[in-house]
Amino acid sequence: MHPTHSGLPFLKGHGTENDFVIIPDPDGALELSAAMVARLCDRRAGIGGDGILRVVRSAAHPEAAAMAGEAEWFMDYRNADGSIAEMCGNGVRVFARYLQHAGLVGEGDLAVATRAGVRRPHIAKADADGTPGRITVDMGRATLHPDQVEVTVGDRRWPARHVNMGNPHAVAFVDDLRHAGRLLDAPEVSPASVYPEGVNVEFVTDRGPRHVAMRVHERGSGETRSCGTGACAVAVATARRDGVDPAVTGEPADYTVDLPGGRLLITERPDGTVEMTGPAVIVAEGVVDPAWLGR
Ligand SMILES: N[C@@H](CCC[C@H](N)C(=O)O)C(=O)O
Repeated sequence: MHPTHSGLPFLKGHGTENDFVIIPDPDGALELSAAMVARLCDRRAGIGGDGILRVVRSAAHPEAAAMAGEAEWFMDYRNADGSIAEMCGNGVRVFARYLQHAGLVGEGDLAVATRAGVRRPHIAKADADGTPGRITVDMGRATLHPDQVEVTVGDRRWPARHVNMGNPHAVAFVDDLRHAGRLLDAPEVSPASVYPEGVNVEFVTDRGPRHVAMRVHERGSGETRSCGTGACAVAVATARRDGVDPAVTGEPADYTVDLPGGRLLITERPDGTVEMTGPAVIVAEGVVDPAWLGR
């Protein structure tokens, strides 16, 4: 990492309390090591966050240069432990909000390059009282795999659906979210060979018609207050469990997903793509002390 002598500028933001340290790095000049990501995300000794959103011009990043014609900005997402993930649903809304906050985009449609491909947020108009408009994102296609997966926590085990939203998920339906326990450790998912890159695990319970609640243990971050890709995976797995398939009916399926940190609205369209709507908030801006960075 080569911050300026005056420190490293950052912002802090969240989407349904899935919180991120945002690092503007338009020219892709920073070398952001896994160790530095983990230090920045440390809630006691660092800034604190479930992950990092590095904001880089697509043209300036080797993983995104091919998308530069479609999406000017690349979301370089890192989990709190420093690992790299393909996509972050709450993160992409917060990323869009940052671009708007920085005056780099306005309300309306935009495109963001991610490791899972281009994602398309739409920033709604602010309310009359100035509350920033919600952000709807075209999250691309959900892939439901036929694998038989099982999730175990302590002496409880559940069958789970393997869903890919650009990143991997195991969705388990439970009678009571408390049955997932404290989630201090990653739940066991078997067979492990289904997820060679690790997995995000969602626990889901019904709240009403097309309305569920979930908790999530995220790969690389632990239990978080929300996961956007997880909510999309949950909505699609719940629809199939309910016998609902928009590709068959030709009708979009809307699901409300409650998470500890807030509510996300998910629509699966007949073409198999998934849309997610939720809030995104910039909380603070600051500069990381260059002396701390150098230590
Ligand atoms: N919180 C995110 C997902 C972040 C990445 C995930 N932990 C992974 O490793 O795949 C979301 O809102 O989607």
